Parts: sequence; C-alpha cells; structure tokens
Amino acid sequence: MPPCFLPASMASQVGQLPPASSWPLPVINLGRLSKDPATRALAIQDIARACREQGCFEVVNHGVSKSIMKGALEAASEFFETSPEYKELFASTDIRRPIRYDTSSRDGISKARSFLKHYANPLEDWVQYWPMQPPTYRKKMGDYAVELQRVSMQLMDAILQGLGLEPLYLQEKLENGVQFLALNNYPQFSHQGDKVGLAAHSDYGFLTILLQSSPGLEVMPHDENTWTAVPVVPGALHVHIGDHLEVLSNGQIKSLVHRAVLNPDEARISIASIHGLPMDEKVRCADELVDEEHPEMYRESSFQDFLDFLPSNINNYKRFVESLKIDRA
Ligand SMILES: O=C(O)CCC(=O)C(=O)O
Ligand SMILES: [Fe+2]
Repeated sequence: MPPCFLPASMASQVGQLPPASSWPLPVINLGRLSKDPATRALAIQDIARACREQGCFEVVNHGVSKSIMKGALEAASEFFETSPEYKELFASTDIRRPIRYDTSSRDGISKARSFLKHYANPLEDWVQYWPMQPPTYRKKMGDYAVELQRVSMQLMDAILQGLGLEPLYLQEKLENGVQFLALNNYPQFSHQGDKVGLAAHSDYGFLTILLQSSPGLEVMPHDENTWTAVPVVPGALHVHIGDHLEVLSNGQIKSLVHRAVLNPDEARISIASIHGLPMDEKVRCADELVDEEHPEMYRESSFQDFLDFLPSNINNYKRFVESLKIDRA
C-alpha cells in the first residue's frame, strides 16, 4: 500500500494563517515495518522520502493505544491546572535541572506558553523528579514515555536504514539515549494579542514525536517559504527531523523549522518527545556518508554542547545546527 497524503485543504484548519501551500503531508503506516521484508523495504523507502522531501510526516498504526495518548494529554493538562504555588516548585531558569517549569520567554522563542520539561529515558532514573500532582501524572506520563521511546527506536532504525546505514546502527546508544519531554501549554488566541505561542525554531535531537490536543503546530517544509498548519490526524503522532539527524546524515536530511500558533477556539496542549544520543555522546557525520564529493559539513557536538550553546540564544535566536556548519567557502 503506498503512503497516503492528506489533502492540502486539511492543512489550513487553524485561523489567521497565510494561505496553505499545496504541501502534501505523508501519513505512514508503521505496522508495515514489521511485515514481510518487501513490505518493510517499501515502508523504509516511504519514510526516507518523507524525511528528504518534507522533513516530517504523520505515523499511524504505531502501537501506542488511544488511552495512553489520551492519558498523557490529561496528565499534562491537569498538571498545568494545579496551583501556581505547586507549579512554582518546579520553576527554574537553570537549564541543567532534571525538571523545569517556566512561563516566560527566557529561551528566546517562547511568546505565550508555559512549559514543563523533563527527561524520561530510562524512566527509573528520572521519574523520581516528576510531579506528584495530579496523582496519576507519573503513571500516565510514564506509560506514554516508554511507548514513545519504543516508537522512536523503530523510526530511527528505519530512517538510518533509509540513509543506507547498517541495520542496528547506533542501536545500543539510542536505547540509552536522551528522551526529553516538553509539555507545552498555550492560551486560547485572543484577537488583541500575538498569534504565535512559540516562535520559529528547530529541535536539537534526532527526532521529535509530537502529540497535540488541537491544531496549532505549523511547519516550514523544505524549500518553501510559507508556514503550513499540521492538522490533528486522529490517532496519529507527528514526527519531525531535528538538528542532530541533519548532522548524522551529513545534510542528506534537514531538520525542520516549526512553530506553534495559538488556537482561536481553545487553549492547547502539546507534548514533544525529543530523542537523541546519551548526553555526553558526540554526534558526528556518519563516516559512511562522507567522501570526496560529500565532505563533512558539520562539526561534532553532544547534548551537553547544545546546553552550553543555549544561553547565547536568549536575545538573538539562532538554530543550533547553523552553529555547527563548517564554512567551506
Ligand atoms: O506546540 C507545538 O506544537 C510545538 C512544540 C515544540 O515545537 C517544542 O516543544 O519544541
Ligand atoms: Fe520544537
């Protein structure tokens, strides 16, 4: 079965937007990865094409149950509904804390959002830092995080094979890799204010897998200069490429610029699960993808290097990947 594409008309559900482009959003059936070798090879091809051409896609049949997805959104929204005093217990501007709540624009890109960010893999190392309010938070978010770590492993395996790398390439490091959950809470759009909740950026890791309670995510597909709204496809998870996969692929696939706009109908929650290598592990262009015609395009860097880079971004946002490009002029 070929990948299906969502019609462009579905890509303009959020109000106050410039006209949607004729960009098709690939929807990939992940179940095809565990079928016979021929079906799996076709699925890998579809994922590879989506990564190269769009930088993002939706996945369905990913095995994460509707109740686990719903549970994660409920846990996030109930956390944001706890008292200001409780949320303040997690407030910090120290980006190295294992959990951090914030409301203002100290990262250079938040316009109107509050967020809770914490690590999740391996769960037993991090869950002790997570909120105990609502009482179901740890169970619901933990179930979701474990499932997303599994999906990210499947996706990375397919993406790396699509790049021509060996099966199981980096597998062990990915299993022990960083999983960073960003829970975002945006107010409803009010016609006086700015419509952007989170300004244009790309994510640092290999992959981001995003769950949104209602539309608001916009992406800038490669080679286009327009924002395109990502609709909420029932049961689907949205996947996009981060800076470190651009580096690993030596620029064969590019990280995706995206932003969040405020929803005119309701307050909105999104949960971004960002997946990468362990914190101190350097990501460099894969040797297999570097040759005379394709010299190394990016410097190596780790998640720790990304954290060191962040403070320079506060007054003048720059994408991490831009800071890694080797100038060959
Ligand atoms: O809220 C969204 O849709 C996007 C969130 C996001 O880009 C992020 O957390 O990095
Ligand atoms: Fe993001």
